[in-house]
Amino acid sequence: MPSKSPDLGLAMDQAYSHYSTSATPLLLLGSLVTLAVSLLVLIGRRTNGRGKAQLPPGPPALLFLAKFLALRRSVFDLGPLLVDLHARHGPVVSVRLFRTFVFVADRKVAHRALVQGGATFSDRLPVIEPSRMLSSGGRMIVFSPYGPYWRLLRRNLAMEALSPARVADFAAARRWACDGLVSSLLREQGRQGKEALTPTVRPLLRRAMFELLVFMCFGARLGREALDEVEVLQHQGLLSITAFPVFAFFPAVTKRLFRRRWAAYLEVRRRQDEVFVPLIHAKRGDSDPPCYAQSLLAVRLDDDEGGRRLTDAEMVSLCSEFLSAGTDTTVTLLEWIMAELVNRPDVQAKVYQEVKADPELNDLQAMPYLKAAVLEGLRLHPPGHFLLPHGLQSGDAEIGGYTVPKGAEVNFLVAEIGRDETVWTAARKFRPERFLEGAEGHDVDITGSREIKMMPFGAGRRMCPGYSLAMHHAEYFVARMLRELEWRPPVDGEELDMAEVLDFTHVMKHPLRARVVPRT
Ligand code: HEM
Repeated sequence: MPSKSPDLGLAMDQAYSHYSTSATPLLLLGSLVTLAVSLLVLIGRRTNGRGKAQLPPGPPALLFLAKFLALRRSVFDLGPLLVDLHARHGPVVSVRLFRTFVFVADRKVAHRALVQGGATFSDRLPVIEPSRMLSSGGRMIVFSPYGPYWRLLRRNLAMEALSPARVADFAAARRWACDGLVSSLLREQGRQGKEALTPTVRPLLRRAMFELLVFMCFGARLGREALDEVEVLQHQGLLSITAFPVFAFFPAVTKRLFRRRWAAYLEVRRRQDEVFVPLIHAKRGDSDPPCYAQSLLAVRLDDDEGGRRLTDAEMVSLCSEFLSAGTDTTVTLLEWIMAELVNRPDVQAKVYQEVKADPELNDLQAMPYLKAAVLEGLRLHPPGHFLLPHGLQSGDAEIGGYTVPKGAEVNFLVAEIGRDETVWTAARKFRPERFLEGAEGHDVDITGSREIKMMPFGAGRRMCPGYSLAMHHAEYFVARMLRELEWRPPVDGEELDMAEVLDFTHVMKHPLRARVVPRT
């Protein structure tokens, strides 16, 4: 693992240990929330009593809240609880807390809502702390309401940083990133002795992907220490999203109750500004491909914002979004794929045969097994088990025959949809063959425009704009790791444990370790 920046690491550790050992603030907070929720539930019951439109079914709020508080995690970590609710109540369920939360577990309902429903479910709700502060008041694409700012910045990202032409411009950078990855895998293994395990693969994957994205973002290669620090900063920012959202409730009070935790978040932002602003404004060589920061410097906002340029704070947030969105997701996917390939040496051998036939990796499109392995990784192990919450801002709407009230938050069970036994044979098994010609998954529409069979990147207007870059990175990295190395389990004949756990994404609970053997 890259070492943490000492001061910041200490600050965060202190903040978290304070959080977990000091029961008083939590009890206080719990009481406040319970009181507020009880009132809201009472008010809500009366509204229903007057015969208003029918909400999706769901459990009593207090029961749900008790379980939620017991877990002390974010809504992202409610997978098992929700699977249980869907089994009881059907494909669309709702929970009424301080707002209505709706969860959809059915692919057809998801398609109607996200794709056929146009912009109805394309909004986000106002962003809460600390994401609000870390995103300069919600000025990242991901948090922006459906409107002109979101449209402009999303188009800029797609055209200026993620277009096929731009992705082609960065071929040399992908090569050096993978050269570095392969040598670090071999170096680490060498350090442990020939027959020993390699150290965990994830930090090495993350470093390679992160360095590549930093280069795509700022057009600069940072030194090791700077990369270490920025990587830690980014990860801490991300974890704040999935941590228990204490600052969502009475922020003026909770910022005081959890002041060390709040101070640690402020420190993350302060260091991001300090490090990113010079990188954004740095002079760049003519020979380097245009980077994302350069495109942000050229953006002019719409007339309703006075046609102004982006502020430094906005650009820092957008660069931070670019690095976070593209790193952890793709690294998580790669770790799962490589682990599955360790468990399935037959599939590994088939992908290797394709790669061997085109060692320069000129045409990844002509490698059906490689593409199938990546798609199967995305189906079975989507890095996010949910989408980012969609908000309903403009008015009530219909979903699966129920009414969703204005102000509700709607989400979709991505992992469950990809593992639906009515669509996929032996859905919980890693079988890339299902994506080959003539099989059930051949020609699957990963964007979900025609129909949804899996939705690792979402669907509709808020769908991940980075999906083609992510797929290309995944294919290229897998191809390179197999071209140079054979991947074997730590102990011959033993299967790896594929249990999941939530980090920011759903990662391997027991991080991948494997013996990598150079191909002769
Ligand atoms: C395997 C890799 C990736 C996965 C699984 C993934 C998945 C997702 C998902 C599920 C969403 C939410 C969609 C929704 O709310 O409906 C999303 C949003 C987003 N992703 Fe990705 N993503 C990946 C890689 C990337 C990359 C490489 C970038 C850019 C460098 C990126 C940029 C974004 C942005 C900016 C959004 C917000 C879109 C919006 O709100 O309009 N992602 N991604």
